[in-house]
Amino acid sequence: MGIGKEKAELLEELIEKAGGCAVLDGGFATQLERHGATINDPLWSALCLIKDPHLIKKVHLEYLEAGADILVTSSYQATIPGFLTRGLSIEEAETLLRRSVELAVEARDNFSNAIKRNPLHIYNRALVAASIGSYGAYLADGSEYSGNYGPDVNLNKLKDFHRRRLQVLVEAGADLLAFETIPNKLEAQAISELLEEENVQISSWICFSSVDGKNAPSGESFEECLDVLNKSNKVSAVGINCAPPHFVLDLIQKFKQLTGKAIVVYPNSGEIWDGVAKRWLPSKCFDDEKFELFATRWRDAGAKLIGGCCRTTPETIRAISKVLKERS
Ligand SMILES: C[S+](C)CC[C@H](N)C(=O)O
Ligand SMILES: N[C@@H](CCS)C(=O)O
Ligand SMILES: [Zn+2]
Repeated sequence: MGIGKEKAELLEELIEKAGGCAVLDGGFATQLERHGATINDPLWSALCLIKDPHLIKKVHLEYLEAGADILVTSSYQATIPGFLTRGLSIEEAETLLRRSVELAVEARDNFSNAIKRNPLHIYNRALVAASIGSYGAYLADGSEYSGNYGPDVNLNKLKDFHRRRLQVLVEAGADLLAFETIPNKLEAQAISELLEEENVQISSWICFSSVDGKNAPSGESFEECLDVLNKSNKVSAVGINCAPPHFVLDLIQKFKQLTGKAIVVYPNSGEIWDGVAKRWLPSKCFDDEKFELFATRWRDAGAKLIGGCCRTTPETIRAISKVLKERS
């Protein structure tokens, strides 16, 4: 795809500028809900692209102010088929996907003039990572935490599912692609083949969820899952998102043995998603102080990108940013 070659270097440059470990944002949908958005819907956080794009930009700005070096866009559960079921046309669906990138780019660009910058924090010019949720996220049945896509889903079906959205998000000007909550090896393979087929020139990270702290949700080992990604020079970073924080340290150590790629971790708060009731169930939960403590351990263990996922907030990111970036 026709993208400037230099964009491929942006992620590496940011990590270096951030002193070896850059800060991601936190739970995007979570912060929308804290502002009163109702997202109990098959489109989940992507509903706001239709209903309240201003709120999306506000949340991005809040994460920038908290110290995020990377914004993850509102496109996790935004898909063309998903929008079509709401009566939108293909053109309208693609416009919304592009808008998800534009809103983050606008927030990033406006932030340079913002008055709320904290003088104690070091701010880098943030990158915009276009979120690409797994097929399970689109299914909206919680299968991003099981990897159980049923017998009808094969490699080509997953590639076809991801292809057009990926093209639109790249063309919209994202700095990188963030594949999130991938639950099985088949989808990891589909993504890495697609990045090759589409000759994507921007960096990508591919993150898996985990429900046992050892394997991908499908039960396949991370060794198998990473094996397929290690062969791709289109994949810059691999890691874990939306799994409980207490799994992360062991998984960083495991990933270090399985890959030479940069490691990215952004766990949720420890609560567990009930895909049927569509709500978070209380579980072993971690507060922002705990994230502050964990973040240094994750960095020392070798993570190059650290943030939060669902049920974490700008306060969580402020705590992580403070400990990883505050001037001494
Ligand atoms: C990361 S999960 C909490 C997103 C929502 C899920 N795909 C669903 O629609 O139920
Ligand atoms: N980035 C996503 C969550 C992934 S689990 C969102 O909050 O919309
Ligand atoms: Zn999440």
